[in-house]
Amino acid sequence: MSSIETPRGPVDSSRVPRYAGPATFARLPRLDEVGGRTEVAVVGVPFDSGVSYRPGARFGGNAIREASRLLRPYNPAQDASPFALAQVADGGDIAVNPFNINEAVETVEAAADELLETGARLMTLGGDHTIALPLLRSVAKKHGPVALLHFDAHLDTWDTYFDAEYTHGTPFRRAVEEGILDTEALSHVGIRGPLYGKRDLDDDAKLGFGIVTSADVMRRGVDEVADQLRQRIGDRPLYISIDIDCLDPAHAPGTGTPEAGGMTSRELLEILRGLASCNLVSADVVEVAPAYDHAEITAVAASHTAYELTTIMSRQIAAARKDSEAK
Ligand SMILES: N=C(N)NCCCC(=O)O
Ligand SMILES: [Zn+2]
Ligand SMILES: [Zn+2]
Repeated sequence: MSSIETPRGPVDSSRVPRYAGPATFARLPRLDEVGGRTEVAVVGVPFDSGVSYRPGARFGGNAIREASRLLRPYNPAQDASPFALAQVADGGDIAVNPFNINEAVETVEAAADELLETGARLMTLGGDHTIALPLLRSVAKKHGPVALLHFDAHLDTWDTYFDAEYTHGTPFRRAVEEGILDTEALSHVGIRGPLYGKRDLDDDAKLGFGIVTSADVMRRGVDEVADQLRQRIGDRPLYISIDIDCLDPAHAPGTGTPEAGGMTSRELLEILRGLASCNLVSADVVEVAPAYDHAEITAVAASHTAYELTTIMSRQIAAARKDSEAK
């Protein structure tokens, strides 16, 4: 997008009630309303055939969109108006086959390829954690192996379930095996809860991951954790994958594999804000299962999480544009 074009922003909630009309993320225009080109594409991934426990994350994207109606255009925590700094648009949902996981994984990868090729960064909403693998494949095709910051109660580096390789508990082992992650810069944040055995941790460490547990976040505080993560990431292209179950079930009851003792939504948002200088190329917010939600607690947390992530992307897009204009 050239710098003279002004991004088309959200519907003005002082003129059209925010509860009126179909929900796009943050009431932003649809991709087709901005000529099919955008700098940040927000896309839903209605897929949950990879889950090991409660299903329902296929409905996560639309629940997040509904909860995002109350987002406002200025983000004081990052002193930025994300939708004025860059074009952000809602690209709708990727139509994935619920009956064939292998095909679904291919479809997500192809759809992500198409969007990334236009130069957009991707912010995906919903789905189970299986989808992180095809999204990472696509991002790695463009940027090479990327740094990964993974917020989750779970490691998701297990090998197989029922002999299946593509599940929501296995995407990051597959990604390391495929060489699409920069193994110098892999971190999990929010880890807690029972494992199958100590070996899970040994295997995870061998793959290259560092772990910040939810108790570490509580003891060390968000600023120190964000500093440490920033140092590990450096200026590498970064993918952030957020499993909403990184939050405590009190902050995110609407999810498929809840674990007690998690982070607060305030902690998650603050850590993300501490990463605003990182080169965030794409991100996902997964595992939002609205059937178990109450009062949109989970969907609201997820919508604010996606808002912080899109703010980071928009700020960087605007800064890069300014740099290139100065040259
Ligand atoms: N990715 C999520 N949410 N959960 C993985 C849990 C895998 C298990 O059932 O052990
Ligand atoms: Zn999880
Ligand atoms: Zn997960």
